[in-house]
Amino acid sequence: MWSLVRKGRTTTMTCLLFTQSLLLTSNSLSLISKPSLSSLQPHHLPISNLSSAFFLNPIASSSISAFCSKPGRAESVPSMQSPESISYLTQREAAEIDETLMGPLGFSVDQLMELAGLSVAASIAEVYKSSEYSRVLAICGPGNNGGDGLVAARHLFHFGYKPVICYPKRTPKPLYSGLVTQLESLSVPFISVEDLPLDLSGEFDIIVDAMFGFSYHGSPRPPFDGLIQMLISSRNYDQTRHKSSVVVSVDIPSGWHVEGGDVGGEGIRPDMLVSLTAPKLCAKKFSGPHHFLGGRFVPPSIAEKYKLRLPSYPGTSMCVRIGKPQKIDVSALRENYISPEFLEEQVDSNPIDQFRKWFDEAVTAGLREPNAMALSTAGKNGKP
Ligand SMILES: NC(=O)C1=CN([C@@H]2O[C@H](COP(=O)(O)OP(=O)(O)OC[C@H]3O[C@@H](n4cnc5c(N)ncnc54)[C@H](O)[C@@H]3O)[C@@H](O)[C@H]2O)[C@@H](O)CC1
Ligand SMILES: [K+]
Repeated sequence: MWSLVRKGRTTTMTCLLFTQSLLLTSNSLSLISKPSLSSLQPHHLPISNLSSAFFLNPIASSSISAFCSKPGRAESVPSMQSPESISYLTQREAAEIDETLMGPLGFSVDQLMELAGLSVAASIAEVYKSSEYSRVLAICGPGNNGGDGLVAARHLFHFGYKPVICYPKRTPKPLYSGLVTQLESLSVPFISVEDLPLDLSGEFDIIVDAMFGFSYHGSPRPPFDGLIQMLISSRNYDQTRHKSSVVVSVDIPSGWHVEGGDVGGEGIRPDMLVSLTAPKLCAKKFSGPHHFLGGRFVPPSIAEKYKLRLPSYPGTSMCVRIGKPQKIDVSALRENYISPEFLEEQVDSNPIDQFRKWFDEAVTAGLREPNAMALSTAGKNGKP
C-alpha cells in the first residue's frame, strides 16, 4: 500500500506493503491530508494485525525483494502428522524393505535413488529458498546414501542452487560414475576434503550430509570421521555468527547409531532430516526444526506387511513434513523501513503513469504476484 501524505510544501510518501498487495489510497493517487495510520484503518486491518506489514521505500526495489525472501520460510507442503503416531524402522527392517523393493517388487536401485534424491532436493527447497541459501555443499559417502546426495545435488542445481560436491570415496560402479558425469556436465564443482575451507559456514549456506544411511555401523573411518567433526565444530564455532550454514541429513544423521541415535551426545545436530521410505528409529531422537519424509514409492503391500503408519503425501509432492513446523515468532518477521521525505513534484502528475512506475518496480523486484493489489480511494478532505 502506498499513500502520499501532504505535509506543508512537501509530500511524504509512506509505503506499506502486505502480502504482496498494493493499495492505493487517494481520490486520484492517494493524496490525503493526515498521515495517520488510523485514517487508513477503515480500509485495512489495524497495523498491529498486519503480521507481515512493512514500511518500505517504494523506490528501492531491493527492499521489496528483501521482503520476498524471508529466510527459513517454508510451508507449501502441509502435513502435520504427529511424530508419535508414525512408524519407525529398525536397521533390519530398513534393509529388508530395500531388498524386497529391489527383488520381488521389481525396482532398480537407480530408480529408487532418483526418487530419494529428488525428495531430498524438494524438502530442502520447501524450507530453504535458493534466493537466500544458494551455496550448497553435498558431502557424499561411499554407499547409496552418498548416491542420494549426488542425485539431490543435481536436482538442486536445476532448482537454482549452486551445489559443490565432496565425494572422497568414489564407488567405481556405472550408477555412481554416471551420477558424477551428470554433475560434471552441469559444471558442478567437486572439491577434495583437503581443499574444504575450515570455516564451512563462510562458504556454504546448506551442507547436505549424505555420508551414511541405514547400513552404517561402528565408528566412522577416515576421511568421514574428520568430515563429521568438521560439521560438529563448524556448528559450535558458528553459534556466535549471524548466519551459519544449515545441515540437512539424508535418511540418518551420519555417525548416529541407526536405532539408538546420537548415543554419545557429541554427534552432528542437523537442522533438517529427510527420512526416506520410512523414518528409522534414530529419527525419534531428532530434535531439529524440520523433519521430512521422502521416497514416495512405498507400495501398499510393503506398508501392510510392516504395518507402516506414515503421513500421506499431499497432492503430487515428493515430500511431506513430519510433525509441526517450529512456531514462528511473528513479531520477529516484522521489519521497519524508513521512508524518506520527497517533494510532491517528484510524483508523476498522471496517477496511472506513477502507478505504472511502481508496478514496474514491483515486477523487477521479483514479487511473486505483482499484480495482486487492493485499491481504495479518499475524498478531497482526505477521508476514505
Ligand atoms: N528403500 C531403500 O532402501 C532406499 C535406500 N536409499 C538409500 O540407501 C541408503 C542405504 O544405502 P547403503 O545400504 O548403500 O548404505 P549406506 O549408504 O548407509 O552406507 C554404506 C557404505 O558405508 C560404509 N560404512 C559403513 N559403516 C562405516 C563406518 N563406520 N565408517 C566408514 N564407512 C562405513 C560401507 O562400507 C558402505 O560403503 C539409505 O539410507 C538411503 O539413503 C535410497 O537410495 C533409495 C531407497
Ligand atoms: K546421512
